[in-house]
Amino acid sequence: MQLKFICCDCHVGQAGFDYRCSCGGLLEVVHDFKHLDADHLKILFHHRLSDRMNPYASGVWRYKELIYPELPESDIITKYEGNTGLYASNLIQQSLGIRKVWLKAQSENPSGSFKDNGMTVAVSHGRSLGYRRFTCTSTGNTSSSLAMYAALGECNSYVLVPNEQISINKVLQTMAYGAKVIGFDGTYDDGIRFYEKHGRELGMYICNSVNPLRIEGQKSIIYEIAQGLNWEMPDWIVIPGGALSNLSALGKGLNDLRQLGLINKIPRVALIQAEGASPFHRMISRGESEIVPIPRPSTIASALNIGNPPSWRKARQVMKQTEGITCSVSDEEIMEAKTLIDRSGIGCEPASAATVAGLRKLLAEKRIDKNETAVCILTGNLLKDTDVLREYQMSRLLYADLTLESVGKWL
Ligand SMILES: Cc1ncc(COP(=O)(O)O)c(C=O)c1O
Ligand SMILES: N[C@@H](CCOP(=O)(O)O)C(=O)O
Repeated sequence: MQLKFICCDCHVGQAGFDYRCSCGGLLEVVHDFKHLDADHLKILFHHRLSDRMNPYASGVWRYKELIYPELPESDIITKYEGNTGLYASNLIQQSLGIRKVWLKAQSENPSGSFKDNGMTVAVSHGRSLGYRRFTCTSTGNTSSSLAMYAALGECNSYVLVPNEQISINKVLQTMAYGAKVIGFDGTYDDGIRFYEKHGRELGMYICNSVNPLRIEGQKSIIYEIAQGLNWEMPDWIVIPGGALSNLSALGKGLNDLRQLGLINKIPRVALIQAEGASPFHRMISRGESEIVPIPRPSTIASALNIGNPPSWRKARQVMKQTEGITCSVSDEEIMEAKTLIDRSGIGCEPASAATVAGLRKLLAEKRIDKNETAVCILTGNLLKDTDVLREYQMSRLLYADLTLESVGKWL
C-alpha cells in the first residue's frame, strides 16, 4: 500500500510523496483508521511498553499503526527514540502557583531533542525510497538528529547551518555523526528558501519539517503524553514555537486520538514564542490573516531564531481546532525559567524554557487559571546550548585553595 497525501491549503489529494502541493501548500499524510479499535490499540500500546527488543520498543514506532503502517518493519531505522519522562515537579508547580504541571522531557531523546521523533520516520521513509543522501537546513537540533539517523542507516548527510546565533555544541554534534556541514551567511529562513528552490535538482531527500513524514513522527509526542496520563488529557499543552512543526504535529496527533476515541477531550494549546522571533504570535494577537516575516529574528534561544515559519498555515489551523492562545516572552524570562527547570533536576535548553516562562505569564494575565492543569513540552537538552549557560552560570562558580579553612568557608 502507498502513502496518501493531502494539501493543507487547497485540500487536493496526492498519491506520490512530495514536500509541497502544486498550489504551494504543505502536504500531510492521510490515514484510514476505520479498521482500528481504541480498546485494542490501548492494549497493544501498553504491551509494547514492556517489550524492549524490537523496533516497537521505540516511543515512535510503538504507534506504527497510526504513523506509517505501510512501512515494512525491516526498513525502520530506530534508536528507540521517545519513551521520554513525563515529570511532575513540585518546585515548578509551587513556583508557578498552578494546580498541576507536568514536563515532557523530549530532551531525553538519543540526540537530545524532540527532532528524533520525526527524524526516525523521515530517514526510514527516505531510505526506503532508495535515497542515500539526506539534507536539511538547521539551527542545530534538526541537523544533529538527521546526522545521527543517516549514520545509523549507513547513509550520508549534508547540512546547511547559518553562521550567526547558533550553538556550536549542536554543530559539533552534527559533524561528529559524520555530516558534511556548510555554513552560510543568513538565517534558517534563507536556507529553507534555498532548498525550496533547488532541493529537487540536488536530488537529495530533505528532512526539514516541510517533509510530511517528519510531522507524522512528531505526532507521537502527544500520543506518549496521552498514554502516560492514562488517556486523560490535561487542560493545557504548552509548547515553544519556531518553525511551528511541533505545533502542527501536536494538532494532527490530537485529531487522531480524538477520531480514534482514545481521548474524549481536546486540550487547549498555548504556543510560546521568543519576543525577538515571534511573527506567529504577532499575527494571532493582532487578528491578522497572513504572517509578516521578521527578516532578522534575534533571541538567546538559538533554536527559536526563525522569522518566517514554514508551517504557519498548519499552525493556524491547530489554533482554531484547540481554541489555542499565543504569547511571547523575553530572553530574560526564558533564562529565569530555564534556571528553575535546571534546578528542578529536569533541565533543558533555553528554547524549551520558553514554555514555563510563557505559562507563568499566562497565569499572571489570568488567561490560564491556576486551578487548571498543564503539560509543558521541553524540546531540547540542557547541554545543547552551553554558550548561553556558560555566560549565565560562570559568575556563580566558587574558587578556593584546597585548605579546610578556605573550602569550609563555602560549605
Ligand atoms: C529545542 C527546540 N525547541 C523548540 C523548537 C521550535 O520548534 P518548531 O520549529 O517545531 O516550532 C526547536 C526547533 O525547531 C528546537 O530545536
Ligand atoms: N530549531 C530548528 C529549526 C527548525 O527546523 P525544522 O526541522 O522544523 O525544519 C533546528 O533545529 O534546526
